[in-house]
Amino acid sequence: MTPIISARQLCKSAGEKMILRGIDINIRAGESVAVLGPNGAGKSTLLKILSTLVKPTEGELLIQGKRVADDGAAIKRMIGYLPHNSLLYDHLTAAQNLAFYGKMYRVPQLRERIEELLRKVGLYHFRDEPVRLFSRGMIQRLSIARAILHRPQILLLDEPHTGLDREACDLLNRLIDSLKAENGTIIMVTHDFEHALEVCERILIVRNGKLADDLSTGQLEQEELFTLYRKQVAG
Ligand SMILES: Nc1ncnc2c1ncn2[C@@H]1O[C@H](COP(=O)(O)OP(=O)(O)OP(=O)(O)O)[C@@H](O)[C@H]1O
Repeated sequence: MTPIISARQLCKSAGEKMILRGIDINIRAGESVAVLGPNGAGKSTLLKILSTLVKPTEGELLIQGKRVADDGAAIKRMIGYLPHNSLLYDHLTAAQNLAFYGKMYRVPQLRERIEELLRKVGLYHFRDEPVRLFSRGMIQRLSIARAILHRPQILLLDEPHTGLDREACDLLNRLIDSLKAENGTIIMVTHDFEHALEVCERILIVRNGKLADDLSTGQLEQEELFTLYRKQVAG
């Protein structure tokens, strides 16, 4: 079966700096994958490239067998991306932000979908407040709504639990579970090894711009996984 994500020899450089140095990955539809690794390893850069927002300097990315250059709009609609920076507009209200992205993704019955999501993430009563007045946790809640607005099949999450309170963490975990139940594909950058094991069936370890390990959580005991993880991440 064609992998939903297939990356060949992805490289990214910025000036003289090589951030990614030839990453190959195949991810099947329905897989949940954690990306772990030390600070500065290239995890967020990899996720940005998979989101199609950033182009690799070299290498090829295929989403469901298609090049982004060939069918960009359809591919973008398949992907939900929750990055570090929120991608929200400060001067727009919560509802206006979702309306902006909803139109871009041509979400059907947009008004109803926005209301449903604002209720889901607990921001319905703040729908007409500008985002510049939001706390970090509220921004993260709205960013989650933005990322799943168009019901993407692939969800890319960059340290998604950062800044969330307990209730919002539970909400996010429930969303991840429901996407998994619908055969959605999840790729999550995290520093939380235990949480990665809870949520994901596969762990990719990125180190110094390369894929240092590709582990299946079902095949190894937690102890063995942790030893491999520590070996790669600590030294
Ligand atoms: N646009 C850029 N220009 C120059 N250097 C960059 C750029 N983007 C990222 N880098 C550098 O590339 C390296 C990898 O960054 P990246 O954010 O992908 O790492 P990361 O593994 O996600 O790190 P962390 O765990 O700290 O979030 C870092 O040294 C970073 O400073």
